[in-house]
Amino acid sequence: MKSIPVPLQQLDPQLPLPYYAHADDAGADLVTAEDFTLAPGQRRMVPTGLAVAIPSGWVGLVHPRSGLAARHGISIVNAPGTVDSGYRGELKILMINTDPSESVSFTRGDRIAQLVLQEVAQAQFIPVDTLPETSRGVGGFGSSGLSSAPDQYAHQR
Ligand SMILES: O=c1ccn([C@H]2C[C@H](O)[C@@H](COP(=O)(O)OP(=O)(O)OP(=O)(O)O)O2)c(=O)[nH]1
Ligand SMILES: [Mg+2]
Repeated sequence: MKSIPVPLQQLDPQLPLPYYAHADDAGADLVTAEDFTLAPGQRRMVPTGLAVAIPSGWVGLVHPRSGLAARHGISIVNAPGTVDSGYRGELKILMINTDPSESVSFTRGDRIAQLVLQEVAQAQFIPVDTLPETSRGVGGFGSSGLSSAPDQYAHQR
């Protein structure tokens, strides 16, 4: 896998560095710098004790952890959060408890989200009168239906 250096400032040196649980994982786990409890429906801006310098041409995406989502309904309000390469502030995570009845508690050091690095390009927006034609056209928002997919090779027979 491609690997790039990311300068990182430990604002809270007792906390572990972001951590890839397995060799080929896309996301490095981020931990909470504080204890907190989320009541049903509650959201909270959670500090990570970290500041990073994402390289120019890359973005940091803050994704939820699926285990917390499956077990407790815990997610991230703005998932995936966008960490711009120019951002030098503390990485914060907008956690939310979507469970209708159970509160969920976290202890400082618990892994609450994961940071995925991706290469990005900026668009040069070019106003035009008409856009290039496609088979999809303006169809969207469920236009292709729900039932099993049509035979995608039918047109080749
Ligand atoms: O989950 C997140 C999302 C963003 N940020 C930081 C890094 C990012 O570069 C900055 C701004 O984020 P974004 O552009 O999503 O927020 P905005 O509401 O557009 O604020 P701004 O006007 O500062 O861009 O906040 C985080 O720490 N965590
Ligand atoms: Mg912004």
